Amino acid sequence: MISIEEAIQLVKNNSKPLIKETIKPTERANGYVLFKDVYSPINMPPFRQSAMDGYALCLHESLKYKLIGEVKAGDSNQPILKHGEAVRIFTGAPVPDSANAIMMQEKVQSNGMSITIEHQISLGLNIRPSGEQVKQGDIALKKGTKLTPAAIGYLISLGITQVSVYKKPNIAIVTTGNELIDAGETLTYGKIYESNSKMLLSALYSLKFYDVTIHKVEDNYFKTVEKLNSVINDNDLVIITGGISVGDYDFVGKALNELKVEELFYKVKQKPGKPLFFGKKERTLVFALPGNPAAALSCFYVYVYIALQNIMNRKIMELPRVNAKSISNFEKRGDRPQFLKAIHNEGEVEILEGQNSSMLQTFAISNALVFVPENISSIKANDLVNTVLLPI
Ligand SMILES: Nc1nc2c(c(=O)[nH]1)N[C@H]1C(S)=C(S)[C@@H](COP(=O)(O)OP(=O)(O)OC[C@H]3O[C@@H](n4cnc5c(N)ncnc54)[C@H](O)[C@@H]3O)O[C@H]1N2
Ligand code: MOO
Repeated sequence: MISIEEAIQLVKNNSKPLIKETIKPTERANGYVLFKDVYSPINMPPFRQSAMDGYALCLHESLKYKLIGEVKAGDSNQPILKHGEAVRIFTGAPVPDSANAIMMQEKVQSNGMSITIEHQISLGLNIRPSGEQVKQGDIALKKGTKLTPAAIGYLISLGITQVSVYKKPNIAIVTTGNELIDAGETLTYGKIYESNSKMLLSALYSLKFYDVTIHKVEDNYFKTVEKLNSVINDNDLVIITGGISVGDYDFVGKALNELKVEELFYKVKQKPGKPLFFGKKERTLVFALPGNPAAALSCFYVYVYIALQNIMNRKIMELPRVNAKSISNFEKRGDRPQFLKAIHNEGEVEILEGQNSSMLQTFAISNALVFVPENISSIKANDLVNTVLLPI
């Protein structure tokens, strides 16, 4: 059995960034990272643009201008102004080449034929030059940029409808167990509703991993080998739950061994999540999480999360941890370091009742995990405790 620190290091060392390109419609690329530099196909703005509702002027020495026309947003007319002439203009409208400044309308008196401006203005005022944001042929965004809603808006404003991005991993979730039935079916004696797959799917979706499939296998050795073989061949990451302990019907470990998945560790000195397996076959990473739902989710946040960050080439791999003041007392039984479901709020943390690894009712209201190291056997109110903040 290895320590939590050793296990985390093994996950960090063995999960590599996925260097695969994929093309995505820009509007669906939020959260992806650019695989290549993106060049702008146009000047942005594409034409000299008015930044104000007002008057476009061909500057001269007097404050008075002759009004010769109008340009609205979307117009394509190009009135030619001589010195001392002005056109009515609106925000976003193309500024005639012969105009060299715009006066906002609040500072202008008009009689319909001519205008008088309040004071002289400088050349270029309130005109957004063509290509001010980016010029045609220049790099609009660099390779490695993580796309955000602002970046999506920017690329679409340049007319870019597709982007080359790093592929996100395709992920298989595999649940094991004869006792599992789908929510919605009638619950019969000895069965339980299968919940781990939907729980992990939700955790993956909230981290913006969408390429996820769900698979089920009964407690049958040959079926387990067959299913795991196919998902390992087809995916970058496989997350199995259940069947990894020592019972006669726990076939996951034996099947992974049969499939020559290299074991990087099996069993971590921690609670929950002792029977945690991590391995790899070629480029595919395999986690076998304990079936107990709270243990599975705790292991997801502490270990699988790191692998996901590393696969996406993100610099910060672990969830943030803070020292928070406990408002609860807690007695640890046994010598395994523990992750405790907790509620963190402004520097204080409440350790919840009901820490059993089969229980989700406390996890359901938690936003943090308090980490209790091996050498600490009790926590008193006001103690500072190491607290993992969950991405929820
Ligand atoms: N003799 C020993 N028995 C056990 C040990 C041990 O060291 N020696 N370790 C215990 C610990 S700790 C854990 S954690 C569990 C892990 O067991 P498995 O990973 O093999 O999980 P299962 O036995 O398949 O299931 C455990 C529990 O979780 C329920 N489950 C499983 N899958 C799902 C699912 N998809 N949705 C909802 N609930 C699920 C399952 O019905 C069981 O109740 O082993 C201990 N035993
Ligand atoms: O490791 Mo198990 O998750 O303690 O119950």
